[in-house]
Amino acid sequence: MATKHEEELAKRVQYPLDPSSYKILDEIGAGVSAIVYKATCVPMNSLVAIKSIDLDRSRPDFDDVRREAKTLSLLYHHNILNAHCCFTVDQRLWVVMPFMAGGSLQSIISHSFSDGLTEPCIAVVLKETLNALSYLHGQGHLHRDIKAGNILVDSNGSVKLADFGVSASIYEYPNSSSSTAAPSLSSSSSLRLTDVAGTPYWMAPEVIHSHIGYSFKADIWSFGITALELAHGRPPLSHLPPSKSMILKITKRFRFSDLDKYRKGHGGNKFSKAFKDMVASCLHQDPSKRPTAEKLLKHPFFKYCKGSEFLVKNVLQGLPSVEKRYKESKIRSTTTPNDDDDEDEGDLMKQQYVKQRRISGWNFNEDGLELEPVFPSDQSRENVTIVKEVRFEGETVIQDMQHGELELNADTSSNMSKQNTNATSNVTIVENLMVSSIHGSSRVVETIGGDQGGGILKNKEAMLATLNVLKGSLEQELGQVKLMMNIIQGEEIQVVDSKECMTQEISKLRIELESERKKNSQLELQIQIFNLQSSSCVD
Ligand SMILES: Nc1ncnc2c1ncn2[C@@H]1O[C@H](COP(=O)(O)OP(=O)(O)OP(=O)(O)O)[C@@H](O)[C@H]1O
Repeated sequence: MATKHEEELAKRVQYPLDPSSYKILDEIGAGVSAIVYKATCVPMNSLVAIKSIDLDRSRPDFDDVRREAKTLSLLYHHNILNAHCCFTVDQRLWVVMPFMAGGSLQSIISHSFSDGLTEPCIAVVLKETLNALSYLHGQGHLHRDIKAGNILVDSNGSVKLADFGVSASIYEYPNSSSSTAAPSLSSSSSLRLTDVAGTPYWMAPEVIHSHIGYSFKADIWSFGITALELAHGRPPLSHLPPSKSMILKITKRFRFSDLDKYRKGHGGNKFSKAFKDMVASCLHQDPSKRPTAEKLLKHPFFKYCKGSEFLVKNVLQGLPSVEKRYKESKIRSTTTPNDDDDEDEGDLMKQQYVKQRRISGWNFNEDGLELEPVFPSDQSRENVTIVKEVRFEGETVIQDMQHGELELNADTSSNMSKQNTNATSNVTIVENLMVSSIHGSSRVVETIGGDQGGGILKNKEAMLATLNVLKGSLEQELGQVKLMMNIIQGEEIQVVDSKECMTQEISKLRIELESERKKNSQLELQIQIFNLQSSSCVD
């Protein structure tokens, strides 16, 4: 006998698989390689949203797209947005899905609630999202990209979780130790994924530090961050470039106690104890201490939760349509005044700005870890000064990349004995220095501040402390890599059948080890550079 789930799947209507059956009405959103349109499905006479993904520009993401389609075709829940169908149109993949007239919660808050939603509204959105998560985890899936940008709302106030581009099923990961067992929430501690996926500000520390493995509880962390995003209009640490916020979490410096400080700077104690407690439980550094989605649903914060009509009345009423909001955000981004005198740099900055504005859901450039998402209302970038160039002995050592991020020219930096800053009108006071620790990037990310003189001296101690924490963390990783290599090499004789597999593993670890070494020497180099800088300041 067919289960209810199978019946629901069988009831699905087949949408046409040719583009001529759809009439594009408007553009309603855009990501890095996708544009979302509002359209009509002519034969069905129904409104749809079409996500058109440029396959040329997103070839590395193609697996994600396939995974998203596969994941969605097997799931059925009223809080999950299923695609109607997908097919290719020239170089693009069209994903046809139900049109959710309110758009994403991110687009709603960035347009009309830049200081965040009220608690009763947050409770409705989060409860519906939790229903979806609880179902998803029960089916053995992680979403891995929970954030307001992926929570959509319809005109009747119904809330759905979308965007399964980076979601993962334990069945697809042979490495996960519970891949043969029936997935359940109680098995969450044994399921371990290791690839970095998601969007930085929402990522759990164990996802960022992915070699230790992560599980369903990573979604719970992101859920907690999403709660803060809905409450404040932006996620914590989003004033920092993504790479820096990652490092802060990796070094475990972002704790829930930081949240209180963060809150004090953002409107004081306006939240209930139940809300704070619920968020705190999601943001435990230790994943095993975070509640399951099922348990969270029973949290007192959701006890008196209102229904979807409450969202209609308090959030959707008076809200411009998703297409209008999108158009307005585009206009705002292209008309943002550019104060920079330098025309080329101005153009570049403007492009970056537009690029950021066009990014929905807080995407970032994985290669460079460069982009800092900006809400339309967030015009101020006061604490950021742009460094054009730092030269030493006629060679460019540091060159401006974009807002607050600098790149060290590796070839010349080793020759550097004394830095000579060509700071022009801009100021080059380094407050903090971070080395990106994912994907072996050798970039140096700096936050630069505003005063001209003794900043380096003043901040030297803090900077060295930060660098030492990072160095310690990298050394720890190096130790773990070495240990794993020893274990694998030691077991090689006993496990003859898996020899090839182990050889691959070892070469992977070697690459990782090499990259850690590079990062370590980069850090040491930076410590030296700044020691030199500070001593030259004293001189
Ligand atoms: N089914 C839908 N109905 C209505 N609006 C939608 C729908 N899907 C997406 N949108 C709108 O389009 C915007 C961009 O969506 P989309 O999720 O495709 O971007 P993206 O490139 O995938 O970004 P990310 O990868 O960060 O999620 C959303 O913020 C939302 O407002």
